[in-house]
Amino acid sequence: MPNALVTGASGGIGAFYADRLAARGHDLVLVARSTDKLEALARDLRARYGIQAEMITADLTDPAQVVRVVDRIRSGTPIDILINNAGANVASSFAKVADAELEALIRLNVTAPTLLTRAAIAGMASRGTGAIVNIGSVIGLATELTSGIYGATKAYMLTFSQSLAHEFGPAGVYVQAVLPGATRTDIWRHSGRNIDEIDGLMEVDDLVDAALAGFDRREAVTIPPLPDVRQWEAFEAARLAMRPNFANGKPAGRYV
Ligand SMILES: NC(=O)C1=CN([C@@H]2O[C@H](COP(=O)(O)OP(=O)(O)OC[C@H]3O[C@@H](n4cnc5c(N)ncnc54)[C@H](OP(=O)(O)O)[C@@H]3O)[C@@H](O)[C@H]2O)C=CC1
Ligand SMILES: CC(=O)[C@H](N)C(=O)O
Repeated sequence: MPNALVTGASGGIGAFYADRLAARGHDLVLVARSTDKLEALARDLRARYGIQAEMITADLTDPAQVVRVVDRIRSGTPIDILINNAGANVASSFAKVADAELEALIRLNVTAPTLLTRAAIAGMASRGTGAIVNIGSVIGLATELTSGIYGATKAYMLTFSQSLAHEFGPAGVYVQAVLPGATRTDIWRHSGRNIDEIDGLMEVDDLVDAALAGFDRREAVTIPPLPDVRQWEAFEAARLAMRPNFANGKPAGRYV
């Protein structure tokens, strides 16, 4: 059974991914900062599902600690499924947030998944099989719904996934972007929001089970809360319809 590495496995969406993948028989590498929570989860999953569970305590905003995870991906038992889930938002508005907090958010939400993917994908391509799952957000499509760069980091997870799928799909690597809507996890408290004020919250087990249904269907983009998939398909079709019109040697008529 393929091995899976889940970042942000100590709670929220990542812990449910770990549970569901263990139930499917996958051995796991669990990554987060909270060693005690990872240990408790690993013990529980080993006992309930008889799988192997390694842990890496790492703060993915710290480049040196990201390297430790990269080294594990490159040198241990091959990772066949990478779930880039760890992520956060900030509590302050864009005008007030400290530069260091913004940089840390970009390192966690963008740089770490990029580097972990690069470490994993070459092996997957050479084995002709593997899967990368990138957890974005509907906010990546509706950036006006929140302040600051969170939406932009999540838009990256979508376009990064599409680019990887184009490049590595032919080599047998499946890439899925998952775009959750508001989901009942601690991310809201961590980013200074009162969860009781959030409308339309999805329960985390429903979110992860829907994302895995999309995974099993090999969907490129899975948007669990979107009732009518034709809306996403129309959006993609409109994007692709523009593509032939980008290769013009001169400005469009409206600019001259
Ligand atoms: N909940 C929601 O409404 C939505 C969430 N998402 C996305 O889902 C993903 C998971 O979020 P969710 O489960 O809700 O959030 P939680 O805050 O519940 O969990 C975040 C996980 O990431 C880990 N993490 C946070 N910071 C770091 C860090 N610096 N280094 C390593 N690990 C870290 C946390 O563990 P630890 O603290 O132990 O490090 C925890 O395991 C995120 O990418 C988020 O953007 C997308 C749309 C909606
Ligand atoms: C805005 C948020 O912080 C939320 N996690 C989301 O992606 O919807």
